[in-house]
Amino acid sequence: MRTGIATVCLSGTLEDKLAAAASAGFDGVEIFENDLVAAPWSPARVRQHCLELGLSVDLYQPFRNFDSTDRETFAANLRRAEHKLDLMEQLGADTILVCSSVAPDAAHDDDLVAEQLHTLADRAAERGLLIAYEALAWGRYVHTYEHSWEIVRRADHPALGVCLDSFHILSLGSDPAAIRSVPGDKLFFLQLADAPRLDMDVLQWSRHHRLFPGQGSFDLPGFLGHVLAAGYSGPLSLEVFNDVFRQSDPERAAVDAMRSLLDLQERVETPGSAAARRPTAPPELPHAPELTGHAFTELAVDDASSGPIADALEKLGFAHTGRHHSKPVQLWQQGEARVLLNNTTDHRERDAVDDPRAAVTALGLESDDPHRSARRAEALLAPVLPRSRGADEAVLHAVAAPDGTSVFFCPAGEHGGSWSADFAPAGNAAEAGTELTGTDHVALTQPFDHFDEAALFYRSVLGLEPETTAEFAAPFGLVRSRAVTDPRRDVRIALNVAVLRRGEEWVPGVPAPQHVAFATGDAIAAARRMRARGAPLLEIPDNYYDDLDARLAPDPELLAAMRECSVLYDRDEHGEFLHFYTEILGSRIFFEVVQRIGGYSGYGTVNAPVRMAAHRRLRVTGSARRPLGT
Ligand SMILES: O=C(O)c1ccc(O)c(O)c1
Ligand SMILES: [Mg+2]
Repeated sequence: MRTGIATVCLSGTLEDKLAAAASAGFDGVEIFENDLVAAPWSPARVRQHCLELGLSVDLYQPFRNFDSTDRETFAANLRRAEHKLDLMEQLGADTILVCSSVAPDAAHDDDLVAEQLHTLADRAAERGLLIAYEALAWGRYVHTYEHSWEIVRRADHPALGVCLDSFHILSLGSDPAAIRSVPGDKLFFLQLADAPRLDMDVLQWSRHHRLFPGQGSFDLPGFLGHVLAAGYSGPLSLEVFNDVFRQSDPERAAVDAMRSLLDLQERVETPGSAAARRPTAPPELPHAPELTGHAFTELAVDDASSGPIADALEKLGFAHTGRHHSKPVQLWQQGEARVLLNNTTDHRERDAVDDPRAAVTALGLESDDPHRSARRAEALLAPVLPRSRGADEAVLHAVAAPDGTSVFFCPAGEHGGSWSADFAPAGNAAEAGTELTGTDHVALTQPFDHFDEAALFYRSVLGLEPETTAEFAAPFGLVRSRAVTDPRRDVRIALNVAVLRRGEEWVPGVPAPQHVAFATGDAIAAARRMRARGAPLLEIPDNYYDDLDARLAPDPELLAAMRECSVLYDRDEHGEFLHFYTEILGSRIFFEVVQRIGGYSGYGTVNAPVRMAAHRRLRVTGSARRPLGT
């Protein structure tokens, strides 16, 4: 289907927005009036420019507060509208969006609104133009799509139809199934937007928090299924008012937007007909292979951090089992948990740094079909990464996630798959401990501007499902957290972001902190053994255990053991969670060890503020210069 994007979704001037929309591959745009008014180009010049960029002008919008109980006001509104119709002829836009009135003088009688829109439709028809009438969720008299359709039905004019906007419909909880009863040729335009579920004023929700499809909580595949079943054949056009996107790089936001439409077309559901489940899927989009586990996590280290991190891994029971054939990369392993320490990155060359630096730079994920994973990523506009490698080394497909982390698609298989053949044996695998069985999750703090983009990236490119978003008050501000996982929960990635500021960047371009969580079958035993080996485990204050006792009343013996070992605890309706942390290593990285009992599906988020305060306390005692933020 044709794709479109409203200029209001993107940051910058009209010129920036059009260039970004075209380069992301959109077929058309909705031109927002304010963008045109502020542009130095005449409408005819804008039309010409769009033509050169290969963009059609699918909609001119919005025209506000058209109908009126006051005859004189109505006459003035009609005159104002005619000016815009004239402008549209120059702009090459054939449809104008008229939204339901929010003014105190709005008509409050279906027949009067219908009559006034009929008059406008006559004027539009004289010019060969169309009017798409949209119910704003906060309209004074008309705020549901059912009501806008009733008025359009009464007006009964061939140049008048409805504009459906998924936000207005789904935010109010209207039943989208009834869209099927609107004749397809009366659906003049479709605006798509997702949003998080927020309990707030609907106008504020709409103007600040809309998201691209797949980033929020609305059922857009179901919604679009109804619209297509009704016979809508116009463009799928995005209209997303979002404070973050409005200030982000427009080229990048446009790619994110296009990815959301490719993903939506793949997911669209046409209920009642299994065969027609994906009528609009772009044929070139290979479906997402299953991901079956974390093959490895790669950390970039420098000369100052590699020692302490290797030492910590050893005390956690990892053995140094491999040395890369051609690069200064070490493989450390325990059970199915694998960590690569890569000392080739150039950030150590940057200006003299006292702090030892380390960062998660790559996730190795096991894919059923790494080639297809890479082709899908490419089709979804993910940046495919070149990989410099020696002659006999495994070909690994990799793409860049929005925070710059490389995601490698590794063949599933014994001993971590073919990539491990790039490593010559080193040390002695038999020296590894037996406490850790694998990697449970990797937690990455995201750049502020790219949190929602990241959720959609992992969802669409990797086929992971985002879980519900949680927010918690951390010692140094509000943190938002959302995990993505596969249906079997073999791969888990936790995305965090500091909501009200941009966070600290200790390695340029990478916000802190990040951590890798390893799985164990017995957290208490693991903590005891690791502590005995001298692992730098994080101390948790007594107050935490007193509160835990009051809240959840764990078995007293278990509580005493957790208190002794600084193991934290959580419980959900499926099971229990025991976990503990290391101190921060190399200024921004730490490790976690987790034990899931039963079907506990969370991440112990309730304990995160306690962990953060403990890390911060160590920073203060360790070095007074270090920045706030963890
Ligand atoms: O917030 C608004 O004013 C506004 C304008 C035009 C739209 O299509 C819309 O959905 C909202
Ligand atoms: Mg709209």
